[in-house]
Amino acid sequence: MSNTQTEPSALTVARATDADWTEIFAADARAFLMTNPLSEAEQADLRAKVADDDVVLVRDPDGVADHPLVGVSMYYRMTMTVPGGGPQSAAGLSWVSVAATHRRRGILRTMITELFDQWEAEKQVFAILTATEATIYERFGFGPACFAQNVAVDLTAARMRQRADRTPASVNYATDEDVARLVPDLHARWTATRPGALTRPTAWWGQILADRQSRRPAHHSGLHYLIHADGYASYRIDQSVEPPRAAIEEVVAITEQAHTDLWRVLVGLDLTPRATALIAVDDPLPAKLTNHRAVAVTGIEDRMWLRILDVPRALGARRYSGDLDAVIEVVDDFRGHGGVFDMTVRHGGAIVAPSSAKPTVRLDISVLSSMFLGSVPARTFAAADRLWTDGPDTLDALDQAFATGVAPFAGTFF
Ligand SMILES: CC(=O)SCCNC(=O)CCNC(=O)[C@H](O)C(C)(C)COP(=O)(O)OP(=O)(O)OC[C@H]1O[C@@H](n2cnc3c(N)ncnc32)[C@H](O)[C@@H]1OP(=O)(O)O
Repeated sequence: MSNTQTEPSALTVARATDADWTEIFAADARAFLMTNPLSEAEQADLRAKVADDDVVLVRDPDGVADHPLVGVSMYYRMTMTVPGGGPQSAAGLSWVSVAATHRRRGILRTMITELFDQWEAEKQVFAILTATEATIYERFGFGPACFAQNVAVDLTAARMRQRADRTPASVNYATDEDVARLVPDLHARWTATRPGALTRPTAWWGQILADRQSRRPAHHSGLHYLIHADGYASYRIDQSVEPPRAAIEEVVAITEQAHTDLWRVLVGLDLTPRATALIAVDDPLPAKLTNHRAVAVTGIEDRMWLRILDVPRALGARRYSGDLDAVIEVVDDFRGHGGVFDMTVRHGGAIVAPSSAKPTVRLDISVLSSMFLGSVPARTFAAADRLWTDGPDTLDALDQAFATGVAPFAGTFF
């Protein structure tokens, strides 16, 4: 994967070296419309998270400027929880940008092809990303696989229901030292409880805990942390509105009790009539309040996209909620790694192998990737004519098998 010539444009594709980073930061600042380029501390944060060999660069030898950098893509080596199956490695595509002078000439496709070559050589099973636009990545086999809901909580109306048989466990504000000591471990414990949850390596925590002024939204305070034995919450005070509101960044609860206890403190914040938060689509907060209308859903976002790179290994990695006997035809126009597979599920485990039998299910790899973590049921894609089955019984069995007890939630945007 050293310097190669791409035909017919003669653009060069290479991996990053130390000398490239000033240009990388300038190119990404332009592409992502940053008003301020990343500070030196933020540049160091990013470089701690990615190896130079995992950064693909495209240059134009024929530019007016000397070999201008016209394309950047990189990926993080991440870990994602699959339903019932624990953590799995995933290649986290990020910071993808093409110079405005060179768009729609196939540079994104060139960079993604280069990365797929690498991931397949490394025998990676999953690629993931967070997307700026919803219409770019399906052609490469990605499907939206984790959704989350934006909520506005009316703190003047929100009261937790009291349960006489429960004594609230203690929740405290934490010092910076407590946060550094306790929060990464609490987050790691939480990732085991949710499909789609992304583990944060040590290098990621440095940036999160630093809570640099330059990374805060305008007119927002630093993070306040609330700590519980089985979870934590963090929020800022958003002074861009009058009266100020609480912008809740995270409520990470390993147990239902921790969720209740943390939210009891959050809905009790005085002097701010409103809080905003991004929560899982099955978050039980409204049901825990005396007035469920205090929580208004203001939007649903796709937070993480998934791409299955190896169908048998991916399907074999998770647990299932019902028996299944299906012959699945997967279409993979981008990489040609689809095919027909026998899929048998018993006692929650799947055996998946190439097959020459007549398919009973047909779907695109992007649809299978969207279904994989349990966020979109098969019947939704069948209704949209994007999944075919040989009859309603197969569709029901597919739906039952892929269903998960809890909705997937990635928890980390990258
Ligand atoms: C994972 C992440 O990092 S998400 C961040 C993505 N980056 C950004 O949004 C930064 C600003 N935008 C850009 O830098 C560029 O416009 C990019 C990266 C989105 C696209 O780069 P380009 O080199 O222009 O894309 P390229 O020409 O390779 O197009 C590949 C395919 O995607 C399609 N495509 C490209 N951009 C878009 C778009 N914004 N919306 C819909 N389709 C798109 C093209 O039509 C093409 O389709 P085809 O090959 O099936 O005919």
